[in-house]
Amino acid sequence: MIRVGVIGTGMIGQDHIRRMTTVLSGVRVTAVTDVDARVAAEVGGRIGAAVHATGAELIADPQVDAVVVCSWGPTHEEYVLASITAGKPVFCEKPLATTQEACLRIVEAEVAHGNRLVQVGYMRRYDFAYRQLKHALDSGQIGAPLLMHCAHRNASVPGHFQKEMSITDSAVHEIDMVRWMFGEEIAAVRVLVPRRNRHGGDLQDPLLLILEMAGGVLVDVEISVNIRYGYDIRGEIVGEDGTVALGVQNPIEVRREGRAGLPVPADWRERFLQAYDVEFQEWIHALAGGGQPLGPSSWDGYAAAVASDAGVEALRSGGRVPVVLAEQPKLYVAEVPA
Ligand SMILES: NC(=O)C1=CN([C@@H]2O[C@H](COP(=O)(O)OP(=O)(O)OC[C@H]3O[C@@H](n4cnc5c(N)ncnc54)[C@H](O)[C@@H]3O)[C@@H](O)[C@H]2O)C=CC1
Ligand SMILES: O=C1[C@@H](O)[C@H](O)[C@@H](O)[C@H](O)[C@H]1O
Repeated sequence: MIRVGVIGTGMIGQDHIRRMTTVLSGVRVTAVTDVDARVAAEVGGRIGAAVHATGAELIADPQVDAVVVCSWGPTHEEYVLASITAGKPVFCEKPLATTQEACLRIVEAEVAHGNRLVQVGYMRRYDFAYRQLKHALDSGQIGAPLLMHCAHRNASVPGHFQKEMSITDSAVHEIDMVRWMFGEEIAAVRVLVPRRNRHGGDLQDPLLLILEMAGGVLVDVEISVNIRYGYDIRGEIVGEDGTVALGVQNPIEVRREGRAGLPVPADWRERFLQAYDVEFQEWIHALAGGGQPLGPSSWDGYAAAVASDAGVEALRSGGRVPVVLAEQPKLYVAEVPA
């Protein structure tokens, strides 16, 4: 039984606590903390977990074998580094940290520790449909890939959402996904800025990213964060011999008043429900018996941060921005990006 402490009991923290408490096996949430002490007490009380005043206290708790970080991005570096110092495995929600320099500090700390402790929450690698897409590609069903078309549409975003966040918070999932899908790095990023959606107020929405893969595949990613009708994630790969696309995800079709319709998920919790379950179950399974995490590593978190920084720079300059990574430490060589 892996005893987990959760830092940050907001939206995704509570969702991960629910799955670790009511869905998955081999895990128990023994401690929680949040800067909002009221929400931490409420969540901890509901599941009978210890409620700590700080993340540092939670990481030091002997009843915590592994840490799950679900607090805001700027706090991730501190908690991931403290977990590495304590020698405890840490699952960190994306982004690994909010700057590439901070991600590199985490990589260096983990390398100094000597074995993998960190996994980053890039859950699309665990989604059944994305795994099927990758299988179709890897088994040669559509021949050599040439292009990929992606759309990442959120119904709405909170008022504090800035245009850069369409890249650093949302497109970063496609950035990680394409590295994994094509098994190679992103070489350069461009960002095109279309007419502004009036539903987004002053926010520049949508954006169109062009990711150049190292082997020449071009990926376009539409990021819309005020699409209103629901949460819609699309992907289609064009190959020399055919195409393969994510299919319709809905388990039901509703027929009424002369129409047949497919419900659209409200948000990421619904669309990626099973992906998060598999992601956490595989993480727990890997840790059981003292093993290392096998999912997206701190190197993947760093590489995603460098590409997303390049996207932010491309948005600012309007130009093509190359993605330049540091030398990859041996600790990660065998697994990037499998
Ligand atoms: N993998 C995925 O699909 C998703 C990942 N995320 C990521 O999860 C993280 C949290 O996002 P949400 O749950 O949507 O945000 P949220 O705002 O609902 O929850 C974050 C919680 O962290 C707490 N917090 C902030 N600073 C803290 C600190 N220093 N120590 C302890 N607690 C602190 C806040 O009080 C809040 O309760 C973000 O990094 C976000 O990018 C969020 C949604 C989906
Ligand atoms: O990570 C997530 C959110 O933080 C982000 O804001 C959304 O755009 C993503 O779709 C979701 O998966």
